[in-house]
Amino acid sequence: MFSTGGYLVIESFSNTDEVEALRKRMDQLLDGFDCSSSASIFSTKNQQKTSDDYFYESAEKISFFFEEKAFDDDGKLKQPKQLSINKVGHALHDHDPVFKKVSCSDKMSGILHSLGYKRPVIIQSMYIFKQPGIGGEVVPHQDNSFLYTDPPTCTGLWLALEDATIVNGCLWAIPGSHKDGLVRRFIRDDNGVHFDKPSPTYDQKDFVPVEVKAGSLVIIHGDLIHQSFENQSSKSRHAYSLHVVDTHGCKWAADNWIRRKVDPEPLYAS
Ligand SMILES: O=C(O)CCC(=O)C(=O)O
Ligand SMILES: [Fe+2]
Repeated sequence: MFSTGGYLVIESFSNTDEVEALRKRMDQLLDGFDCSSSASIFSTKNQQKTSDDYFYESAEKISFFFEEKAFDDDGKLKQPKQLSINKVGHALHDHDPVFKKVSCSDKMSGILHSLGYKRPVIIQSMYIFKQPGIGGEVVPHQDNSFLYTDPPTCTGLWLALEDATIVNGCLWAIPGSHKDGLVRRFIRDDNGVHFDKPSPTYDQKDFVPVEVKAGSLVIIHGDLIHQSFENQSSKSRHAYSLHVVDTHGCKWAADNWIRRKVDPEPLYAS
């Protein structure tokens, strides 16, 4: 259950056609992406690299972030761009019609309504590739650290676009960890971005794998400790991840990394 575990899997949330439509659309976006003009490596391990304008500006764009291990010693891509991108973000839901349709569907709103959202906005979207062989790890974290409101209201909606298994780097979570509250925040200031506290150390034994079929939606409480490992397999693990916050009864933190010039439209207001 969501309230006890801090996450919930909804199987067959998207049918095969919807999953294929998102994957195909991403193929097209990748085709149109000129590698040489923009490059930024994103990894949650080395936050230094994230503190550049490309990252900040991605809040209101469709931007491409490479896998750390995508480059050789000379800084050239080791494989085609299709197999080198870590993720695309953070406003696919705003700027691409295919992603927008799925993100702003009645189905999504229904879930947010049932979670008690009064005036929800999608604050970011990410297409995560978890590429075969080089798909980077995502270290243990809580989504409320990155997308803070007072009080915290972030929920992750993680849609599997391929089967996610232990072998290809599925999500792992500590069931019930959302009950222990938010441990730290990711702050943006004049010097860039940083965490306000070091990460606690987690016991890997406490994590359980969240293996799901393509089309499954994983609802992730904003305080849930979750992570994923490097994908050392030969199969990718594509997912489309949305993060939602409320804009009623809480206040968006001005020192979050996302500073939008234009306020996002709510999915509904009740
Ligand atoms: O897809 C992953 O491996 C991690 C995604 C994640 O942490 C999120 O969507 O909140
Ligand atoms: Fe997350």
